[in-house]
Amino acid sequence: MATVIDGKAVAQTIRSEIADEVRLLSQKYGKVPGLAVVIVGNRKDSESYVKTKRKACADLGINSFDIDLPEEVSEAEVIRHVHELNANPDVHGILVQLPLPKHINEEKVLTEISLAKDVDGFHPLNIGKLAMKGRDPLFLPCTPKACLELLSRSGVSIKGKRAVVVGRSNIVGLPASLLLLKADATVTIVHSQTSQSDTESIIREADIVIAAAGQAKMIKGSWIKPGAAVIDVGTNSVDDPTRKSGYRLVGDVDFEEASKVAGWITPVPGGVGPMTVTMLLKNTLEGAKRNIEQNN
Ligand SMILES: NC(=O)C1=CN([C@@H]2O[C@H](COP(=O)(O)OP(=O)(O)OC[C@H]3O[C@@H](n4cnc5c(N)ncnc54)[C@H](OP(=O)(O)O)[C@@H]3O)[C@@H](O)[C@H]2O)C=CC1
Ligand SMILES: Nc1nc(=O)c2c([nH]1)NC[C@@H]1CN(c3ccc(C(=O)N[C@@H](CCC(=O)O)C(=O)O)cc3)C=[N+]21
Repeated sequence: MATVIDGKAVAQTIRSEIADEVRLLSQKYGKVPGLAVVIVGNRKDSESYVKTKRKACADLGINSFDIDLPEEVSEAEVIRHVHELNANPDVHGILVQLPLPKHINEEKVLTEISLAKDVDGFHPLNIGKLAMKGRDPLFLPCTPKACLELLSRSGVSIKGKRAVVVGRSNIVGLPASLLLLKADATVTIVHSQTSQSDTESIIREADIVIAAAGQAKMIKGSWIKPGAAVIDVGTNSVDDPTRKSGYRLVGDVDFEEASKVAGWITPVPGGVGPMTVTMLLKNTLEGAKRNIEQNN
């Protein structure tokens, strides 16, 4: 049976370390880190993630700045808010919740975020640096960073291992594969245009699987190499009439099957999700430390 990686517990440990550092910063400089979250429209999932982030900030003594904009807001107006946050000395991190409505060009908005405040690591220049040998972005994207942190805290080494990333999105799959590559894994990426038989056979050979396709339980236990480390990023809501809410969250991996074969596996919920939020808080703390120490 696989070791189940308790993301929630690891996240709690790191959060208490962050809270200590926030206190120190506040004692030494009389300043606390600030995170601004820009949310456009009222997608239910986005609202729920943003609520989680705001609560986590409050728990750790990090200031949060909420910019809630209506669905019809113009691109120029969103950018105006980003500029205002860039100029605000109390804001050390800026997160623009994705996806944005179709009439707004995401890349244009993300490009306007000050590099020093890009705690999501989504600015094209930060992604470019992530892709370059010998260069490092100021901030690593939170979800991929969460995946690697869970591997390292579980004692799973990456160097020389065969890793597969399922999915190639800008926010998870692509940066996760770049991070694994930088950590010296041999990386294969599979996506929606990969044939089913290739997807299965490539996953079967992988020592490390990062699943980020957004397809409930698509990865079967029989595809997992015995002893492999399986990091399940997928957060898919499926109907569940036995729940009060009427739904429950499942990953991209069939947990019941895969946990019988894998060496390590993360659950959904309680795996990558809480760690993603923690990495965001950690990036905000780092941004604040750099900024505050520079100005004192
Ligand atoms: N726990 C966390 O912290 C986070 C969880 N998530 C979750 O992770 C999942 C992925 O998110 P995100 O990257 O934003 O999603 P996207 O929909 O942007 O990307 C999904 C990717 O998976 C690929 N894909 C789709 N179907 C298949 C398939 N059958 N086989 C292989 N690849 C496939 C797509 O290929 P193509 O490029 O060809 O379209 C695409 O690259 C979602 O469930 C999301 O909710 C996301 C962010 C953070
Ligand atoms: N600019 C931007 N940055 C992001 O980091 C970003 C984004 N946009 N858009 C959407 C995705 C999704 N995402 C999640 C964060 C936390 C959980 C999380 O905490 N999940 C809990 C469950 C939460 C619940 O119960 O609803 C868990 O897995 O245990 C999930 C998903 C960040 N994203």
